[in-house]
Amino acid sequence: MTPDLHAVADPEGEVPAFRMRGLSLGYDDRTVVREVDLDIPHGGTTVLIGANGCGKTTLLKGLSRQLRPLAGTLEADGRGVREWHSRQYARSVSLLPQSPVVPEGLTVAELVERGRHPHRRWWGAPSPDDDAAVARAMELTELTELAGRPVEELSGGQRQRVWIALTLAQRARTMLLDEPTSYLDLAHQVDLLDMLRGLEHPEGPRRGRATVVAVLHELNLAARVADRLVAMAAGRIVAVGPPAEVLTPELLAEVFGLRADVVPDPVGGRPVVLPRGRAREGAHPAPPAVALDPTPAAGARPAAETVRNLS
Ligand SMILES: Nc1ncnc2c1ncn2[C@@H]1O[C@H](COP(=O)(O)OP(=O)(O)OP(=O)(O)O)[C@@H](O)[C@H]1O
Repeated sequence: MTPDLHAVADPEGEVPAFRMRGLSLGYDDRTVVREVDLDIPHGGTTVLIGANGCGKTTLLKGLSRQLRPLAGTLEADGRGVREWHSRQYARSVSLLPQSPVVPEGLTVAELVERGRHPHRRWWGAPSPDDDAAVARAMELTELTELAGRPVEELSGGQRQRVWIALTLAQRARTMLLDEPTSYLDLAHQVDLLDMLRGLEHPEGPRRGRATVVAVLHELNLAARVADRLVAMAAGRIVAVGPPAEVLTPELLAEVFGLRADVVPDPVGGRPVVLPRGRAREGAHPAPPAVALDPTPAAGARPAAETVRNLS
């Protein structure tokens, strides 16, 4: 499947939020993301999907300037990412990393307030704008009641909401979110993704919607929230477009090695993925039995017999 760059080109020919041409990224001498040509337009939600280890996080690290391009070009708002002053870039682009480390001894409000650092002079006290941004971010993530609690005492899902609040408080026009739904229960996942879908540009609604680039593993939630999906495999882009065009059984087999049916959601028509098994296997009415000890003890029933009895 060839990438359809036109599917992500800005409709009015505006400068995109990110423009990648021949972009390769990696670690030391190891190339992970390979020769990516992709425009991510301003406004709306772009979701990166792909199997474990295919390079989604590495691509986000490139967009957030944590990794330098090994080859090719990467522009943000029409300027090479290395041409930006780091403080200016932090005001424009925020990142929610995959597994952030919680600093010790901070309350929820204190950690969320760190999202304001790119906007503050280092010696200055928080301004009324900072306070308002922190309060609004905690409100949107239902953390107001927990504002004074030490972060290390919170549950995994509550902590994840604190990191999301910090990212929101930064009020960047582009948010990069690496698996933002981790640790969240299903209701909070839906709340978060619906909030992101409706999020306005930080300078107000006349500028349209904020730009969100997220990595999500749950394909049905990705289909629900995404304006466009970007599917990756082995460091390359293999498909780009609206969820109904990208999420096909053929793509799921190619990208995930998954055999799946895809049906339209009766409400709204977005695609719903129904996994059936691994693409390389034949049709299994039930998953095969799995022995933890592959050499059964004398007298124990062999795994194969268990499988037959199950079927
Ligand atoms: N700091 C690092 N140093 C060396 N290799 C790395 C580093 N981080 C990631 N990699 C490698 O780069 C490849 C892509 O990793 P990456 O985290 O981008 O994948 P991913 O698509 O986000 O995966 P997942 O869905 O599991 O989070 C993997 O093979 C991984 O081992």
